[in-house]
Amino acid sequence: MLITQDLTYRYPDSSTTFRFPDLRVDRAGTLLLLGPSGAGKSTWLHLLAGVLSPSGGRTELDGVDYAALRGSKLDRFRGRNIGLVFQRPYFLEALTVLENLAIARRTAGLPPDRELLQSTLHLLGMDDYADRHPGRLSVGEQQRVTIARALVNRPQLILADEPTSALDNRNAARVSALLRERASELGAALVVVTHDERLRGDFRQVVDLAQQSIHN
Ligand SMILES: Nc1ncnc2c1ncn2[C@@H]1O[C@H](COP(=O)(O)OP(=O)(O)OP(=O)(O)O)[C@@H](O)[C@H]1O
Repeated sequence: MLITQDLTYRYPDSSTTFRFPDLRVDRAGTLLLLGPSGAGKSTWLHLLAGVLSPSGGRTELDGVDYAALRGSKLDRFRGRNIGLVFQRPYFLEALTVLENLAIARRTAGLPPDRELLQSTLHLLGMDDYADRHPGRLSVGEQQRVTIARALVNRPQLILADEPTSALDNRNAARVSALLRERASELGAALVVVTHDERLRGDFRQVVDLAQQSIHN
């Protein structure tokens, strides 16, 4: 379960402090954070991902206040418990799809498990892509590889930043369904931040930043 409490953030040299609404997402729960450009969505996601340290408040996953972790402890916690899907896929281009997935396990300090990698690709309908190079795949295919990589460590929390904005309706619906199905199977909490209104109906909880003022 993901819980945030009194989460605030101020960028260095900025006079603006973001005050984020408290969140609670159960295991297998889904939350959509909607908002226009500049509303603070990426800032929020980076706090939830532990990429930014909050100025105040807590981010707690299954009882661990990971906002309080630092350095290699935080890296390991993140690698094992949080799966990240970014808007623009980034891969190590010299490596194949399967090798890119293997790196995600190694970074988290987990042992190699080729079978798990292959079954993850299978779940995303990507059996034939293991030995391909990500740079030669379509945007939609790359997005599915990104999702596969976010899932390989069987995280408790899946965070996605604008996962569908660059996709046409068909692929956007597919990516949304894949994220929700896989999160549900893992019993993971799923949080998506986006300005993509097409996703509004797909999620159990919706927080719309256009409806509230979070900075002062
Ligand atoms: N490193 C930074 N230093 C200072 N201010 C920043 C920094 N990064 C973002 N901001 C400011 O914080 C506000 C929120 O930015 P953020 O990227 O979180 O918004 P967003 O909702 O994700 O927007 P978009 O959809 O355009 O990515 C913006 O006004 C932005 O200028």
